[in-house]
Amino acid sequence: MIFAKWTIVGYAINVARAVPQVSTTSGVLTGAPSITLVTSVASPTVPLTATLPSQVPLPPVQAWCPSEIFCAGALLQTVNVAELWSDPKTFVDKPTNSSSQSVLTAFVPINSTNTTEGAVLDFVDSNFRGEGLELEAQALPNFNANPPFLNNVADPLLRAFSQVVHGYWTQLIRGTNSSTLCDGKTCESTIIPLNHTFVVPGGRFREQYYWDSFWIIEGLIQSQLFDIAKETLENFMDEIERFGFIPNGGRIYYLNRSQPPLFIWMLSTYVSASNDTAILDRALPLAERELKWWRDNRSVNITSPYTNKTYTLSRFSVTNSAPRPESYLTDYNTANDPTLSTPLTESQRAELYSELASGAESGWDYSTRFIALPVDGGTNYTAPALRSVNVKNHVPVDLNSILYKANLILAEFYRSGNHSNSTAVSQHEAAAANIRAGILDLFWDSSKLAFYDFNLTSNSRNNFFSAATFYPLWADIIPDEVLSSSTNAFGFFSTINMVLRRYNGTYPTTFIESGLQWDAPNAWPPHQYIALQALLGLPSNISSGAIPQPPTGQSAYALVPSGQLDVAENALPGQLIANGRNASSTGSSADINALSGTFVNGGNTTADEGWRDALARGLANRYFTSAFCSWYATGGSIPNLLPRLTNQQLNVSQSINNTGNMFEKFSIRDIDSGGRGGEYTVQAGFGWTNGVALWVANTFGSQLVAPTCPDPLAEASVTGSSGSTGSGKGNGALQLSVAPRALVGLALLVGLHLMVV
Ligand SMILES: OC[C@H]1O[C@H](O[C@H]2O[C@H](CO)[C@@H](O)[C@H](O)[C@H]2O)[C@H](O)[C@@H](O)[C@@H]1O
Repeated sequence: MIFAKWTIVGYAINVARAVPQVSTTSGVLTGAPSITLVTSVASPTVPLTATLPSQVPLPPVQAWCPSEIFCAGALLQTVNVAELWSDPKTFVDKPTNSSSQSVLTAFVPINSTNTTEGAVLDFVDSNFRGEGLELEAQALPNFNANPPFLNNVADPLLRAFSQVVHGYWTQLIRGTNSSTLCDGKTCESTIIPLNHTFVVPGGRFREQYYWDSFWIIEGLIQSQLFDIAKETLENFMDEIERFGFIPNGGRIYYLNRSQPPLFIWMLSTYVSASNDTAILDRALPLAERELKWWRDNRSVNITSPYTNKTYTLSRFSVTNSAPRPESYLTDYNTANDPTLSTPLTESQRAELYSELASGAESGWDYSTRFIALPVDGGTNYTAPALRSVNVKNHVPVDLNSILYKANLILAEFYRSGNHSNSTAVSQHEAAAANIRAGILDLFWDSSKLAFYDFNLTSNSRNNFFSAATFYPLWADIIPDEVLSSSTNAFGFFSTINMVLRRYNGTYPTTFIESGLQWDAPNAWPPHQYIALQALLGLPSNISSGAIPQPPTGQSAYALVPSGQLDVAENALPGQLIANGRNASSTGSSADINALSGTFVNGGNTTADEGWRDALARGLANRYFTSAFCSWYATGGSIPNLLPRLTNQQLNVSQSINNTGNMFEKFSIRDIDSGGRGGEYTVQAGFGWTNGVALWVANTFGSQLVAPTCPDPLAEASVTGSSGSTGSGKGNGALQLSVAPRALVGLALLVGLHLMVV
């Protein structure tokens, strides 16, 4: 048994860098803050003398990603199977320390079947530098420590917390480091150099991201950092000029795909807030070019099985036949799963890689939403396997809602002023009208009162319910059935009411628990914002009554229109209560947070409040509570207002050395933890979390009430957690396990054996 020697032996790879210190004047940050660069966590645990596991044949070279170091090829595959780090993104974010050619020359002796772990480690140590070194922190000379929106927050503790969050921009501002800029002669890097300052999400996400920037700009506007919002847009414009589209993120391994196209929306947010219409001279032609890219590369004509009308709609669909470089080993293991009785063929593997990249383009990487088998319409889910991810055959309601509104925004820009152009107005209005009609025909189910994706394989609407249902209303498409009846309108939003009553945490992406990060229990900041905006867009004449009450003996689940969720009440995610038990899964006692007429921790009611405003108040408070309590549980404190938890309490989330995390995602059932699952551990920072928090602070400030956060020690005694990663608390979230490499190797051996036989 050759794999018996794979025993637990740790080794560390340390990359540290001297960083500039923060200088302050009257408490206002003026100097460039430090960036924590040591993110390389050595993967467990093989002896340095061990030879690498055998590898499957290399995928084809990808024309869109020609680097022989960082894109699909022998070097990337070899470094990945060596598993030097738990996160495959670490390697592709490391610039080389010499020319590409000399690195490739150094790789020649490594590229053999009996290469050892130690040889790969030495090769990487000698030829690569710290991840993210091509970027540097930037100062914010115009930073105002007291932006006016803070006055909207009535509660003193939450006002102070909002100011802390506002201050986090100073930690997330980056520019390209011109002194380490790689040119292929001195070094090579995956960074796409940007000419302007930008905001990164944080953690492993060291570069500018496309759709994250929408919520980042929402926050920057509250913080009056208009210049940074503008620079973010300038970077996107440069990218459209250079590539014809906006890539997923600012690295070359993202160049085969985009992300939900919110550039025109961001432009509109920025212009409305700043009145800087001069930007439109450059932006409008580039916005046109971006829309054309989506039309040329992502659109599909669909004839409705319901009305026989034909629409031009769009989907996420990426040309790709290799593992994603930033998730190389994850995709490699998915495609070469040793438990498969019949290994995938080369063309099946290529198709899977294309689907995985398309999932990343959707921004929802990954969700059971896109894993539904072609004809099942969303029912009978088995444990989802990324191998059956099926993004390209879904025409998604969120993407098309975004493109609808993008056309309307452009039409509005062309209606008057310097850019007045009646032909362009008509063209964009016509495009928007076609998309709107398609959305209402193909995605809207008037009996279930929800929007669903359209499945091209089954040529029918899916049944899978998700937070995507809120996107059309966010984009100002309100179906007649909703507009004409308060009962229907409440039915559309009834899952928000259900979540507020039944769960401790905030609104999830789906109600299916799969281990994928865009499924339950995770609740993502963009969706809280979108659901809130959808609620706020509802006319008050259909939303002014009180929140309906469930029939006696039943829970708020009974108020959800029949079939909307496609999940039985007793199959919903559980909510842990005292003594390590879940709350009742059915009946009135399932609503553990219900009060008479409203819900626990819902904040300050407003005069004559109808159900729309009550739900919005509740959701806004739930989101703010999640952000605040998870930050507090991981070491957050505010001088003279909020003392830090004790070390014993902080130890529950392994946060003794921490000062409070703003997590990238939260949980439906926990208000003091980050989310979990997916292919990387939960990240902190975090661009869109902060952006949504600042927007909520500004919009709902008078209704926000400081929560009583749970005591981590009391919680740990309930869940049995002792600071281990198993609790999903703090940084210690669960990771989807990848196929152990010993098993991949074993499968290869079995395959080889069969070939020989
Ligand atoms: O490395 C794995 C994937 O990570 C990114 O996706 C996640 O983070 C992004 C940044 O916050 C976010 O925009 C996305 O919605 C998240 O799922 C990246 O965008 C993927 O392309 C990448 O493969």
